[in-house]
Amino acid sequence: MAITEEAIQVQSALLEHGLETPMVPCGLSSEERKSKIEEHMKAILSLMSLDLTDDSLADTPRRIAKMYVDEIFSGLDYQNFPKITVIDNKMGVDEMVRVQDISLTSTCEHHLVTIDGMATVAYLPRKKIIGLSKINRIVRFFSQRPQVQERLTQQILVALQTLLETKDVAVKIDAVHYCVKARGVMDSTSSTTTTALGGIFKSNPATRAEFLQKSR
Ligand SMILES: Nc1nc2c(ncn2[C@@H]2O[C@H](COP(=O)(O)OP(=O)(O)OP(=O)(O)O)[C@@H](O)[C@H]2O)c(=O)[nH]1
Ligand SMILES: [Zn+2]
Repeated sequence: MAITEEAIQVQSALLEHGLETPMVPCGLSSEERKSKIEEHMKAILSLMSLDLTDDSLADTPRRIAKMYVDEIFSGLDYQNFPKITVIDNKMGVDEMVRVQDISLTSTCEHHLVTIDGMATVAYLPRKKIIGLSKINRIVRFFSQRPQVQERLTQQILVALQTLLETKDVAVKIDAVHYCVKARGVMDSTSSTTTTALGGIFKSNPATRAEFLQKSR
């Protein structure tokens, strides 16, 4: 599977901004990676005294390997970057486009447990307009990586700025971290909000306020 031109542009922009997820390519195919991860998961689960001959547990190492490579960490591979539909803004739309309550599930890179949240994304159309579902898909792509919420927020911002050829993009994420809720400090009520504001969303208080205000 080839990496699209859009994915290459987004990756270069993230590297340029120092916002790329720290990665060292391992040079293996996804099937090779799954086989190796499966073997390592067997060792980990055995070290936790689990009986991998039990019929319920027997396939768990393979399931985890598939889940990591094909699902929850699939966003580490730019071959999985969504197909993007961007069109020229021929109709001259110049008011804010804002998508709220985008459901987001990611994984905390410190403990590899769930981050459960919602994103709101907005932009002011300039030269380009993007297919709405592509905004959700970009949120999902970067969520499917081990993350810290701040970096996830910034990666979505820079990806959209690059694809839309404008700085006028804003991203907000509200999320519950299971590393805070289900272990460690065990706080079951707190949530974290992060915002990344570009262009006019940063410089103009009215635009910022319009973005941050929740509708409905
Ligand atoms: N800034 C930021 N911190 C995060 C995020 N997710 C988890 N963390 C924090 O990363 C920190 C890791 O701290 P450590 O002291 O190394 O880990 P720990 O001993 O397990 O910490 P506790 O969670 O306090 O038990 C913790 O404070 C986490 O709450 C995130 O998205 N952004
Ligand atoms: Zn954590």
